[in-house]
Amino acid sequence: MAAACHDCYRKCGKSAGGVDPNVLDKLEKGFAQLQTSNSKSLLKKYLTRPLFEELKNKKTSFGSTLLDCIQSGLANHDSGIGVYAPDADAYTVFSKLFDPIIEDYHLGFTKNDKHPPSDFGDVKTLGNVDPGGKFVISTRVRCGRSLEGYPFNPCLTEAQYKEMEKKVSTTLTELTGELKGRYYPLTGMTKKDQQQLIDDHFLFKEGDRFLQAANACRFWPTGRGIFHNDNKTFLVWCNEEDHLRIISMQQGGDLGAIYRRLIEGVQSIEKRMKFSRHPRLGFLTFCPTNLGTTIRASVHIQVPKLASNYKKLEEVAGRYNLQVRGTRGEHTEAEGGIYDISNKRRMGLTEYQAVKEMHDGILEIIKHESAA
Ligand SMILES: Nc1ncnc2c1ncn2[C@@H]1O[C@H](COP(=O)(O)OP(=O)(O)OP(=O)(O)O)[C@@H](O)[C@H]1O
Ligand SMILES: NC(=[NH2+])NCCC[C@H](N)C(=O)O
Repeated sequence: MAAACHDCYRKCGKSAGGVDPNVLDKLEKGFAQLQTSNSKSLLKKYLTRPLFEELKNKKTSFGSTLLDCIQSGLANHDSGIGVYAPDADAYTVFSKLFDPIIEDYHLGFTKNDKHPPSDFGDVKTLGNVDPGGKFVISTRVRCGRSLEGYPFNPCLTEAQYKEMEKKVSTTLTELTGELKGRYYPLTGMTKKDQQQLIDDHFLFKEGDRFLQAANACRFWPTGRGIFHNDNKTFLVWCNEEDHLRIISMQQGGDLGAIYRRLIEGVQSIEKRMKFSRHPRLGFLTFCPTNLGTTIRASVHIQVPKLASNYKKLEEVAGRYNLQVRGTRGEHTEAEGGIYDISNKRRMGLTEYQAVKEMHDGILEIIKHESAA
């Protein structure tokens, strides 16, 4: 029997009952195209024909279908992953697709594993990854959070976006000390200011085709915005990919200081708002790559000798469970030889271990560069 639709989904047009024939048609066509493509996505790797048949008629309690989960990967064959969870229930209803993708991306977190409790660890043990200031340009640690009681982007109504932005901005303006700052809604921000914030690596980009195809940019720019302190070392994104992205960053390699600020920020916000946490998956996020700790700790780094052979740089980074991105983040190229290197996995380890993984790996990469 088809699950009944959640109230708000009727408002956003999702029907109760079986999967719509139009949706099934799109699924069939998109699946056939993906099969014959040379896509390297985890979606293509794990969505076999028998699994497709098993999942194509399922719906979550929010009315979301398999198409809602995979449409980004169907539209973008160059996706690395290709799936998003339109709502928290999708991780359960479509678990036969999400579980192997999670296991692959998070380097062995199996469907029988349980994400450990949150533990930020002993921050005193983390220092500067590049005390000589020769390699690391800047360091950033971010995490994602979802507000309890709200689904993810594709299922949010315009009214919910506005309500969430109000809650988030009001809460953030209560922060004090180093975290004290202001919320800047995207609505009304000049294009020049927006572009400057993007160019300076503080703000999310606009028009991400992976998110757009996932139906995650509806009502844009309503409900989206950025909070930051005066120094722009503590920032919170509202309603881009996740409800909240909490970020600590600064020039240089002082990971310890940056991580301490992140913890202080997260804990101050957690005192004031309730976030969705799953008993097995940890903190819940829209993309399965961001579950668990949700932590991505990165450096912007110049390692010209290693990077003269990009394949080699990726291979060395991979040895330490690190991922290499371009200067403007995911799906971008390196500019001026600056790479973004971060911990890849976020599940099956604590927050401290995720950050430590980046810390230790970067020390090794610097060793390789110095010896090259
Ligand atoms: N160490 C860093 N120093 C300065 N800027 C950084 C650093 N790491 C990431 N950034 C910037 O953060 C912005 C967002 O990057 P990106 O979208 O790749 O990652 P993210 O915010 O962690 O989220 P996601 O992994 O979901 O894409 C980009 O402008 C990127 O250049
Ligand atoms: N921001 C993210 N969630 N990144 C991970 C995946 C991004 C995109 N959907 C892909 O598959 O390539």
